Amino acid sequence: MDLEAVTKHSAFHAKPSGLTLQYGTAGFRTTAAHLDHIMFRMGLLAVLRSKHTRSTIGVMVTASHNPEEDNGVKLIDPLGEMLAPSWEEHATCLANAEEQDILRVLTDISEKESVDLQQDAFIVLGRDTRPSSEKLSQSVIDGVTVLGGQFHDYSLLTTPQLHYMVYCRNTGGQYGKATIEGYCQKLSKAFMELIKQASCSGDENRSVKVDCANGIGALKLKEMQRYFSQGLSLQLFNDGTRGKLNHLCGADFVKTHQKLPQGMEIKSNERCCSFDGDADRIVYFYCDAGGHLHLIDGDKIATLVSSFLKELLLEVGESLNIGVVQTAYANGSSTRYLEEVMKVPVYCTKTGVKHLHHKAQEFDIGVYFEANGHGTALFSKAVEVKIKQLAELEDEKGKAAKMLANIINLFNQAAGDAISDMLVIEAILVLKGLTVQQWDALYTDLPNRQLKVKVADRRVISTTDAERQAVTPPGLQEAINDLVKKYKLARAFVRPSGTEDVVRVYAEADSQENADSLAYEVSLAVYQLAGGIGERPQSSF
Ligand SMILES: CC(=O)N[C@H]1[C@@H](OP(=O)(O)O)O[C@H](CO)[C@@H](O)[C@@H]1O
Ligand SMILES: [Mg+2]
Repeated sequence: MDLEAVTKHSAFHAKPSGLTLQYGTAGFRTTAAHLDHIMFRMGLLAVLRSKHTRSTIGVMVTASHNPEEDNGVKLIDPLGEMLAPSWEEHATCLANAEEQDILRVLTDISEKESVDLQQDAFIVLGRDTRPSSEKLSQSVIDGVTVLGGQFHDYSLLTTPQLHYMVYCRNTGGQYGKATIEGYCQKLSKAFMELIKQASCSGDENRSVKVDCANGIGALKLKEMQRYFSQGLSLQLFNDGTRGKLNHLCGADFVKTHQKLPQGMEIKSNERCCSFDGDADRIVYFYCDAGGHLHLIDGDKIATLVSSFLKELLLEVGESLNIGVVQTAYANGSSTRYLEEVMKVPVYCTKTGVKHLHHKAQEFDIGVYFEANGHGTALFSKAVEVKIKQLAELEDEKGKAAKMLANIINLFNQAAGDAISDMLVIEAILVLKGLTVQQWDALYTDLPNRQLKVKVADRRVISTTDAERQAVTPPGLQEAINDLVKKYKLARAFVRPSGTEDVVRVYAEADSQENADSLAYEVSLAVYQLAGGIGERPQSSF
């Protein structure tokens, strides 16, 4: 380590004094103006992580669905997964070190993790379309080079595309080619082969309207469209040429506000979907003849995917175990449907995709989706090998195995990916001859409401049972239990957000009015028992 150079360059990226940030659910995220030092330091840390794992490490500059003025950064581990928890702690330590302590913290991390400093380091970078992203990724590069790391800057990429690149590079190209072309080819080939297998093509002119949240998804879909245009035509909206990123549009907006995105012309019953700002989430929706929005969220995507996979497994005749992983935000109707009708085991983990991803890896086939539309399906290596063998057969079994093999190739195995998920969903709808309305009708969501409450210190709330029960502050869980008892089919929980300085409240009940009212009452309980600040929660949304 050229300590002098590190000190010198670090001074160009000085930390605003008093600012402390934490590596949260999705890395660091805050207003872009406060992130320069974080970027430089994450460049440094990525080099240490790369030396430690002797692998390529990814650094993605994005704040996903958050406002355009924000930004963020996260590190991607060797197999395209989220950074290991012990290194999240190192990231937080390094981010908050005062200027004079930087070298000591770097040395501490290297010693604690026995990093061989002589080892080569290679970093790949990607960024979203935010105005601040280009300059911030230059600061990451500054950190990488000052520690002697080599790098490749992919510049504009969706978050899951960078996860894909990292995975490809660390598996010697076995997973695919680590280029945009490689990504487009791999996914489109699998998609085109899948829809070729459809017995009835159903809707002849297959098209879907995509709300791109004015983000990177628009650029990447435009780039990719020609690869699969014979199988699916896309109409892109909110493509960034006019509107602001994530403003009144995008998957997060549609899901949390349960409203149609602006900037889209929609006729009744047309199949539409929304990506979020970095294209790792997707939700579907349509408007019925009465102008009523029907939201098809991550839970319904997981249901469609897992029922399709279960059917294919039956045809293939393999008894492989399949599991669905959700979080506490999963709609109660979806869990009931999966367990009672589909007879698929369902598991609940803490919020944040790393928890779901990790759990899904325990199964031969693990399907995971957060209700907000982030998810994918994971297939164990053994399953992949077995299915590829069976796909060689020239009978019905072989046909089903071929479908499965293509589905395996179409799903991004490194991270939830809006483009890949969209292609999977479109293929399943063709193969099963389903309309979006029939898909939606699988079960009816329980009405629900999500709210945020501001408190002085959200850490006063601690939870257990995959965040479904509050342990502290005392009395809060009892208060929630009493409120829930007043309503039918009701459920409610609270947890501190990992990405915003708020406490999130979730409630569901037999009617929208009751879900709203329960959410409001729980918000009041949080405000009173967990140190609410500012205006008291309001009963109208
Ligand atoms: C209720 C909700 O949607 N929470 C989101 C949000 O986390 P919070 O910890 O709730 O702020 O951002 C995460 C990162 O994008 C995502 O994984 C998660 O699902
Ligand atoms: Mg995102």
